[in-house]
Amino acid sequence: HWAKQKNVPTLPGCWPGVGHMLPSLLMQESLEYLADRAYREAPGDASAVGIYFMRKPMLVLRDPDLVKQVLQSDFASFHHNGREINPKADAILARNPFFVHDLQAWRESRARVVGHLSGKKLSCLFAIARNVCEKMTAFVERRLAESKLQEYEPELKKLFERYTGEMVANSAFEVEGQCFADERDPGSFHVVAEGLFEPGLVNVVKQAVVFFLPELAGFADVRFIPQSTEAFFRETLLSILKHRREQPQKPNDFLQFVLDTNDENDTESIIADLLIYHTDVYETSSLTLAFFVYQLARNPEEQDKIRRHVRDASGGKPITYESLKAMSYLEQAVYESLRLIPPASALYKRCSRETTLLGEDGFECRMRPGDGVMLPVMGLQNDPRYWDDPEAFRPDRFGPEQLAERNRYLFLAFGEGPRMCVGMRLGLMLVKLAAATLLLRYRIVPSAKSPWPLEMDRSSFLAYAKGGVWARFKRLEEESVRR
Ligand code: HEM
Repeated sequence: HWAKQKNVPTLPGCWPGVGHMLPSLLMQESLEYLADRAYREAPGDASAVGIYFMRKPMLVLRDPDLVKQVLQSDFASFHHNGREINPKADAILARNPFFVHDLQAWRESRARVVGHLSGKKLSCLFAIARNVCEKMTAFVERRLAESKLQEYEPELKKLFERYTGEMVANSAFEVEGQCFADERDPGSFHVVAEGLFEPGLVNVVKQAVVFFLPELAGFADVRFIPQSTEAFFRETLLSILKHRREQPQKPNDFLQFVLDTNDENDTESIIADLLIYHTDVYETSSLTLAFFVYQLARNPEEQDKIRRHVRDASGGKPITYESLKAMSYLEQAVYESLRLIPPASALYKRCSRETTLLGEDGFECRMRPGDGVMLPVMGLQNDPRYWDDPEAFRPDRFGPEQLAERNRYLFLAFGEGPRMCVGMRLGLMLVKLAAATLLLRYRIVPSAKSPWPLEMDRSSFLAYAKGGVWARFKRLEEESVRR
C-alpha cells in the first residue's frame, strides 16, 4: 500500500501477516509506542511514515501541518478515535465521549461533560480539591514524623492516585475515600481503582481485546472496568442518593451537577457520568502530577523559581481559585513537563471518508475509509527539528511570545481541534493546586530509585515508567535550619 504512495517511506521490519506488530504481539510495544518508534526511525526529512497494524495500513505523521489537517481542517474525515468499545461488555465506558464515534451521539455525550465543567462549577470543585490537599499534606507530615531522616520518599504515581481518588470520592460520591488512611484499606477509592490502566501481561492482553477485538470482548465478556469495580461505585452511589434527596441544602459538588442534569430515576446515566469523571480524572491527572514533581526534583533551580512564583501569587495566604489562576509560570511548567512526557504518547484516528493529505512541501497521500493515522505526540514534542535542546526542562517555552510564534500542533498533550480534551482546565487546576501546595512546604529532591531520564514501559497505551517515579520530600524549614 505505502509503496504506491508518493513520499511515504515504510518503516523497516514489516513481517507478512503481522506487519509491524511483532513486538506488540510479544507484549513489548503498544500501538502508541510503535508510532513513537516509527517517528524516530523514519528518515529525518520524511513528512510521514507508513506502518502496518497487522495488515491494516497506518500513517504516522511527522509534520504539524498534516496534524492540523487531521485534527482540525479535515476533522469530518478523521473524527473517529479508532478504538471501538463493545457496549455489551463495557456499557459505561462505551458512553465516554472518547469512545463515541457517531458524530451526533459524540456531540451529545461531549456536551454533557462540558456542561459539568463550566467555570463556576470548577470553582466549586476547587474548594473540594483544597480540602483534599490538606489531607495529602497531613499524610506526608505523618510519613515525615515517622522517618528518622525526616524525609519521605514516595512513589509519586501511587501518592497522587490517592489525591485523585480522594478527589473523586469527595466530589462525586460525597464520601470519605479513605485514600490517605495510614493502613491500606481495600474499600478505599484508590485501592478499588488501582491498576486499571497500568501495564502488565493481564492488562495488556485485556486492553488489546477491549480496544481492538470488540466482538471477542462482547463474546468472552472481557471488560476494561471490572464488574466488581463498577459494582463498588454503583453501591456507593445508591447508598448516598437517598441521603442526597433528603438534604435541604444541596452541596455544590460534581454529584449535584450530574443530578441537576439527569432524571433522578435514571441511575444508569448518573453512574455513567460519575464513572466517566472518575476514569478521566484519576489516571491522567495523577500521571501528569507524578512526572511534573519528578521534573521539579531533577531541576532544582526551576523548582526554586516556581516556588517563589507560587509564594508571590498566593501572598502568604491560603491558595484561592483566583490566586491559582494567576500562577501562570506554574502552568507553563506543567505544560513543559507534559511536553517532555505526555501521558498519551500518541493519538490514534481512523479515516472515515476518502480524502487526500497534502503537505506544503508537495507531500500527498490518499487516505481511504478505514486507514489509520497516528499522531506521535511524544515524537513531535521532543523533536530537535522543532524544539531547541528538547531534553531540557524549560517552562519559558510556554511563555505567551513563544506560544504565538510556534505551530500549535507541535504540542498535543491534550489533543487539539473539536475532540480536544474537555477536562483540560480541571486537570490543570488539580495538578497546579497539588504541586503548589507541596512546593510551599517541601523541597523535592531526586531519589536514587528513579534514573534520569526515566525508562518508559513501552507496552502500555499510557506513559508509565519502569519501576515507578520516585522523589524525596524534605520540610523546607528544617533544611534552612540545617544550613
Ligand atoms: C492533565 C490531565 C489530562 C490529560 C493530559 C488529558 C489528555 C487527553 C487527551 C490526549 C485526550 C484525547 C484528545 C484527542 O483524541 O484528540 C483527552 C480526551 C478527553 N479527556 Fe482528557 N486529559 C486530562 C484530564 C482530563 C479530565 C480531568 C477530564 C474530565 C473530567 C478529561 C476528560 C476527557 C474526555 C471526556 C475526553 C474525550 C473528548 C472527546 O473525544 O470529545 N480529561 N484527554
